Amino acid sequence: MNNPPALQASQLSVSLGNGSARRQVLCGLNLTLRAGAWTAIVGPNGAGKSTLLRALAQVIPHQGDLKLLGCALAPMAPRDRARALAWLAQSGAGETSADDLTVYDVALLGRLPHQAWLAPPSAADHAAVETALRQSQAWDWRTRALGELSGGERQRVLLARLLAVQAPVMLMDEPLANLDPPHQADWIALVRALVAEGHTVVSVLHEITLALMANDLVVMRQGHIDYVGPAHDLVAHRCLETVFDHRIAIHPLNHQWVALPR
Ligand SMILES: Nc1ncnc2c1ncn2[C@@H]1O[C@H](COP(=O)(O)OP(=O)(O)OP(=O)(O)O)[C@@H](O)[C@H]1O
Repeated sequence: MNNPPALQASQLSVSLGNGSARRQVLCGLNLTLRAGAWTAIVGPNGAGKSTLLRALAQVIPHQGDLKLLGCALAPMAPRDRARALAWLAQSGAGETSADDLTVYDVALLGRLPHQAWLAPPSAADHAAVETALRQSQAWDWRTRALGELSGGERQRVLLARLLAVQAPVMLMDEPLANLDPPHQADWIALVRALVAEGHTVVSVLHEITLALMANDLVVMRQGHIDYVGPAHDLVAHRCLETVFDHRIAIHPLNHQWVALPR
Protein backbone atom coordinates (compact mmCIF):
# COMPACT_ATOMS: atom_id res chain seq x y z
CA MET A 1 0.00 0.00 0.00
CA ASN A 2 1.26 3.50 -0.87
CA ASN A 3 2.03 5.90 1.97
CA PRO A 4 -0.32 8.89 2.14
CA PRO A 5 1.11 12.23 0.97
CA ALA A 6 2.64 14.45 3.66
CA LEU A 7 0.24 17.29 2.85
CA GLN A 8 -2.71 17.67 0.54
CA ALA A 9 -4.53 20.93 -0.11
CA SER A 10 -7.85 21.06 -1.96
CA GLN A 11 -9.37 24.34 -3.08
CA LEU A 12 -7.10 26.28 -0.71
CA SER A 13 -7.90 30.00 -0.65
CA VAL A 14 -6.49 32.75 1.55
CA SER A 15 -7.51 36.41 1.83
CA LEU A 16 -5.30 38.85 3.74
CA GLY A 17 -5.61 42.47 4.92
CA ASN A 18 -8.50 44.42 6.35
CA GLY A 19 -11.29 46.55 4.96
CA SER A 20 -10.76 47.92 1.49
CA ALA A 21 -7.14 46.61 1.55
CA ARG A 22 -8.35 43.02 1.87
CA ARG A 23 -7.33 40.89 -1.09
CA GLN A 24 -7.36 37.28 -2.15
CA VAL A 25 -3.77 36.05 -2.17
CA LEU A 26 -4.40 32.35 -2.93
CA CYS A 27 -7.43 31.20 -4.88
CA GLY A 28 -8.53 27.56 -4.97
CA LEU A 29 -5.08 25.91 -4.99
CA ASN A 30 -4.78 22.14 -5.21
CA LEU A 31 -1.47 20.67 -4.11
CA THR A 32 -0.06 17.31 -3.05
CA LEU A 33 3.35 17.10 -1.34
CA ARG A 34 5.13 13.76 -1.11
CA ALA A 35 6.02 12.25 2.26
CA GLY A 36 9.65 11.42 2.96
CA ALA A 37 10.94 14.06 0.55
CA TRP A 38 12.28 17.61 0.59
CA THR A 39 10.12 20.06 -1.36
CA ALA A 40 11.30 23.63 -2.02
CA ILE A 41 8.72 26.33 -2.74
CA VAL A 42 10.16 29.03 -5.02
CA GLY A 43 8.99 32.03 -7.01
CA PRO A 44 9.31 35.80 -7.23
CA ASN A 45 8.65 38.21 -4.36
CA GLY A 46 4.95 38.42 -3.57
CA ALA A 47 4.12 35.14 -5.37
CA GLY A 48 2.36 33.78 -2.27
CA LYS A 49 5.02 31.31 -1.05
CA SER A 50 4.90 32.33 2.62
CA THR A 51 1.13 32.58 2.52
CA LEU A 52 0.91 29.03 1.19
CA LEU A 53 3.31 27.73 3.84
CA ARG A 54 1.52 29.62 6.63
CA ALA A 55 -1.82 28.21 5.49
CA LEU A 56 -0.36 24.68 5.44
CA ALA A 57 1.00 25.32 8.96
CA GLN A 58 -2.47 26.48 10.06
CA VAL A 59 -1.16 29.81 11.36
CA ILE A 60 -3.44 31.96 9.16
CA PRO A 61 -7.14 31.60 8.38
CA HIS A 62 -7.90 29.89 5.09
CA GLN A 63 -10.64 28.14 3.19
CA GLY A 64 -10.45 24.68 1.69
CA ASP A 65 -9.45 21.26 2.93
CA LEU A 66 -6.03 20.25 4.21
CA LYS A 67 -4.84 16.74 4.99
CA LEU A 68 -1.72 15.87 6.96
CA LEU A 69 -0.41 12.34 6.33
CA GLY A 70 -3.85 11.35 5.08
CA CYS A 71 -5.82 12.83 8.05
CA ALA A 72 -7.99 15.94 7.84
CA LEU A 73 -6.19 18.76 9.68
CA ALA A 74 -9.19 20.84 10.74
CA PRO A 75 -10.67 18.36 13.27
CA MET A 76 -7.24 17.29 14.61
CA ALA A 77 -6.55 18.19 18.26
CA PRO A 78 -4.05 21.11 18.35
CA ARG A 79 -1.61 19.06 20.40
CA ASP A 80 -1.65 16.14 17.97
CA ARG A 81 -1.21 18.55 15.09
CA ALA A 82 1.71 20.30 16.83
CA ARG A 83 3.47 16.98 17.30
CA ALA A 84 3.04 16.01 13.67
CA LEU A 85 3.62 19.35 11.92
CA ALA A 86 6.50 21.59 13.04
CA TRP A 87 6.82 25.16 11.82
CA LEU A 88 9.73 27.60 11.45
CA ALA A 89 8.45 31.11 10.78
CA GLN A 90 10.24 33.63 8.57
CA SER A 91 13.15 35.21 10.45
CA GLY A 92 12.02 38.15 12.58
CA ALA A 93 8.33 37.23 12.38
CA GLY A 94 7.08 37.72 15.94
CA GLU A 95 10.01 36.07 17.74
CA THR A 96 11.15 39.00 19.93
CA SER A 97 9.00 37.76 22.84
CA ALA A 98 11.54 34.96 23.33
CA ASP A 99 14.56 37.30 23.46
CA ASP A 100 15.04 36.97 27.24
CA LEU A 101 14.94 33.16 27.19
CA THR A 102 18.12 31.14 27.06
CA VAL A 103 18.91 29.27 23.87
CA TYR A 104 18.23 26.01 25.72
CA ASP A 105 14.80 27.15 26.87
CA VAL A 106 13.89 28.36 23.39
CA ALA A 107 14.68 24.90 22.01
CA LEU A 108 12.75 23.34 24.90
CA LEU A 109 9.63 25.19 23.68
CA GLY A 110 9.65 22.70 20.81
CA ARG A 111 8.83 19.98 23.34
CA LEU A 112 5.60 21.62 24.58
CA PRO A 113 3.35 19.40 22.43
CA HIS A 114 4.93 16.36 24.12
CA GLN A 115 4.64 17.57 27.73
CA ALA A 116 1.81 16.98 30.15
CA TRP A 117 0.20 20.15 31.56
CA LEU A 118 2.55 21.75 34.17
CA ALA A 119 4.78 18.67 34.20
CA PRO A 120 8.55 19.26 34.16
CA PRO A 121 10.43 18.27 31.00
CA SER A 122 11.22 14.56 30.86
CA ALA A 123 14.56 12.95 30.15
CA ALA A 124 13.30 12.37 26.58
CA ASP A 125 12.57 16.12 26.26
CA HIS A 126 16.09 17.03 27.40
CA ALA A 127 17.61 14.44 25.08
CA ALA A 128 15.60 15.79 22.11
CA VAL A 129 16.68 19.37 22.92
CA GLU A 130 20.35 18.42 23.13
CA THR A 131 20.18 16.51 19.85
CA ALA A 132 18.41 19.43 18.15
CA LEU A 133 20.87 22.04 19.45
CA ARG A 134 23.79 19.90 18.33
CA GLN A 135 22.19 19.30 14.90
CA SER A 136 21.88 23.05 14.35
CA GLN A 137 25.29 23.69 15.94
CA ALA A 138 23.79 25.92 18.65
CA TRP A 139 24.67 23.73 21.66
CA ASP A 140 27.64 25.90 22.68
CA TRP A 141 25.36 28.91 23.21
CA ARG A 142 22.78 27.06 25.29
CA THR A 143 23.12 29.35 28.33
CA ARG A 144 23.06 32.60 26.33
CA ALA A 145 19.92 34.72 25.84
CA LEU A 146 18.34 34.52 22.39
CA GLY A 147 18.34 38.33 22.20
CA GLU A 148 22.16 38.42 22.41
CA LEU A 149 22.67 36.42 19.24
CA SER A 150 23.36 37.50 15.67
CA GLY A 151 20.74 36.97 12.96
CA GLY A 152 22.31 33.74 11.70
CA GLU A 153 22.92 32.36 15.20
CA ARG A 154 19.33 33.13 16.12
CA GLN A 155 18.08 31.37 12.99
CA ARG A 156 19.95 28.22 14.04
CA VAL A 157 18.37 28.30 17.50
CA LEU A 158 14.89 28.63 16.01
CA LEU A 159 15.78 25.71 13.72
CA ALA A 160 16.72 23.73 16.85
CA ARG A 161 13.31 24.51 18.36
CA LEU A 162 11.66 23.06 15.24
CA LEU A 163 13.94 19.99 15.26
CA ALA A 164 13.20 19.37 18.96
CA VAL A 165 9.56 18.72 18.07
CA GLN A 166 10.72 15.59 16.18
CA ALA A 167 7.69 15.97 13.91
CA PRO A 168 7.33 13.81 10.81
CA VAL A 169 6.51 16.91 8.71
CA MET A 170 8.55 20.13 9.00
CA LEU A 171 7.68 23.43 7.35
CA MET A 172 10.38 26.11 7.13
CA ASP A 173 9.94 29.63 5.78
CA GLU A 174 13.27 30.95 4.45
CA PRO A 175 15.40 28.79 6.78
CA LEU A 176 18.61 29.96 5.06
CA ALA A 177 18.01 33.66 5.74
CA ASN A 178 21.07 35.08 7.54
CA LEU A 179 23.03 31.83 7.25
CA ASP A 180 26.53 32.03 5.78
CA PRO A 181 27.41 29.60 2.92
CA PRO A 182 28.99 26.90 5.16
CA HIS A 183 25.92 26.89 7.41
CA GLN A 184 23.67 26.80 4.33
CA ALA A 185 25.58 23.67 3.25
CA ASP A 186 25.13 22.24 6.77
CA TRP A 187 21.39 22.90 6.53
CA ILE A 188 21.20 21.00 3.22
CA ALA A 189 23.11 18.06 4.77
CA LEU A 190 20.76 18.11 7.76
CA VAL A 191 17.65 18.14 5.56
CA ARG A 192 18.99 15.22 3.53
CA ALA A 193 19.64 13.29 6.74
CA LEU A 194 16.11 14.05 7.99
CA VAL A 195 14.63 12.88 4.69
CA ALA A 196 16.74 9.70 4.82
CA GLU A 197 15.14 9.04 8.25
CA GLY A 198 11.68 9.40 6.67
CA HIS A 199 10.85 13.01 7.60
CA THR A 200 9.21 15.43 5.18
CA VAL A 201 10.71 18.91 4.79
CA VAL A 202 8.92 21.72 2.96
CA SER A 203 10.88 24.97 2.71
CA VAL A 204 10.38 28.34 1.07
CA LEU A 205 13.72 29.31 -0.46
CA HIS A 206 15.06 32.30 -2.36
CA GLU A 207 18.39 30.60 -3.10
CA ILE A 208 17.39 28.95 -6.40
CA THR A 209 20.62 26.98 -6.82
CA LEU A 210 20.05 25.42 -3.38
CA ALA A 211 16.35 24.87 -4.08
CA LEU A 212 17.37 22.90 -7.18
CA MET A 213 19.00 20.39 -4.81
CA ALA A 214 15.55 19.52 -3.36
CA ASN A 215 13.70 16.39 -4.40
CA ASP A 216 10.65 18.35 -5.57
CA LEU A 217 9.87 21.95 -6.49
CA VAL A 218 6.71 23.99 -6.22
CA VAL A 219 7.04 27.02 -8.50
CA MET A 220 4.65 29.88 -7.76
CA ARG A 221 3.74 33.11 -9.49
CA GLN A 222 1.04 35.65 -8.59
CA GLY A 223 -0.78 33.34 -6.20
CA HIS A 224 -0.79 30.40 -8.63
CA ILE A 225 1.20 27.18 -8.76
CA ASP A 226 2.88 26.86 -12.15
CA TYR A 227 4.81 23.63 -11.49
CA VAL A 228 4.90 20.78 -8.96
CA GLY A 229 7.27 17.89 -9.49
CA PRO A 230 10.88 16.73 -9.53
CA ALA A 231 13.46 19.52 -9.14
CA HIS A 232 15.74 17.96 -11.77
CA ASP A 233 13.08 18.03 -14.50
CA LEU A 234 13.87 20.38 -17.39
CA VAL A 235 10.21 21.45 -17.39
CA ALA A 236 10.78 22.77 -13.85
CA HIS A 237 13.84 24.70 -15.01
CA ARG A 238 12.06 26.32 -17.94
CA CYS A 239 9.17 27.20 -15.63
CA LEU A 240 11.58 28.81 -13.14
CA GLU A 241 13.22 30.86 -15.88
CA THR A 242 9.77 32.01 -17.02
CA VAL A 243 8.44 33.04 -13.59
CA PHE A 244 11.61 35.07 -13.08
CA ASP A 245 11.03 36.78 -16.46
CA HIS A 246 14.09 35.07 -17.97
CA ARG A 247 16.33 37.12 -15.68
CA ILE A 248 17.90 33.81 -14.56
CA ALA A 249 19.19 30.84 -16.54
CA ILE A 250 19.66 27.32 -15.17
CA HIS A 251 22.80 25.46 -16.18
CA PRO A 252 24.36 22.09 -15.31
CA LEU A 253 27.64 22.30 -13.40
CA ASN A 254 29.54 19.47 -11.71
CA HIS A 255 26.52 17.11 -11.64
CA GLN A 256 24.17 19.70 -10.17
CA TRP A 257 22.08 22.62 -11.40
CA VAL A 258 22.94 26.25 -10.85
CA ALA A 259 20.78 29.35 -11.42
CA LEU A 260 22.73 32.32 -12.72
CA PRO A 261 21.52 35.87 -13.37
CA ARG A 262 21.36 36.68 -17.07
N1 LIG B 1 -1.20 41.00 5.84
C1 LIG B 1 -1.35 41.19 4.54
N2 LIG B 1 -2.33 41.99 4.06
C2 LIG B 1 -2.50 42.17 2.73
N3 LIG B 1 -1.74 41.58 1.79
C3 LIG B 1 -0.76 40.80 2.20
C4 LIG B 1 -0.50 40.56 3.59
N4 LIG B 1 0.57 39.71 3.70
C5 LIG B 1 0.96 39.45 2.42
N5 LIG B 1 0.18 40.10 1.54
C6 LIG B 1 0.28 40.07 0.08
O1 LIG B 1 0.14 38.74 -0.36
C7 LIG B 1 0.99 38.47 -1.46
C8 LIG B 1 1.80 37.23 -1.18
O2 LIG B 1 2.68 37.49 -0.07
P1 LIG B 1 3.69 36.39 0.45
O3 LIG B 1 4.37 36.95 1.64
O4 LIG B 1 2.97 35.11 0.58
O5 LIG B 1 4.66 36.31 -0.81
P2 LIG B 1 6.06 35.57 -0.94
O6 LIG B 1 6.02 34.81 -2.22
O7 LIG B 1 6.38 34.79 0.29
O8 LIG B 1 7.01 36.82 -1.09
P3 LIG B 1 8.55 37.10 -0.69
O9 LIG B 1 9.39 36.32 -1.65
O10 LIG B 1 8.67 38.57 -0.95
O11 LIG B 1 8.75 36.72 0.74
C9 LIG B 1 1.83 39.75 -1.66
O12 LIG B 1 1.32 40.47 -2.75
C10 LIG B 1 1.66 40.51 -0.38
O13 LIG B 1 1.70 41.90 -0.62
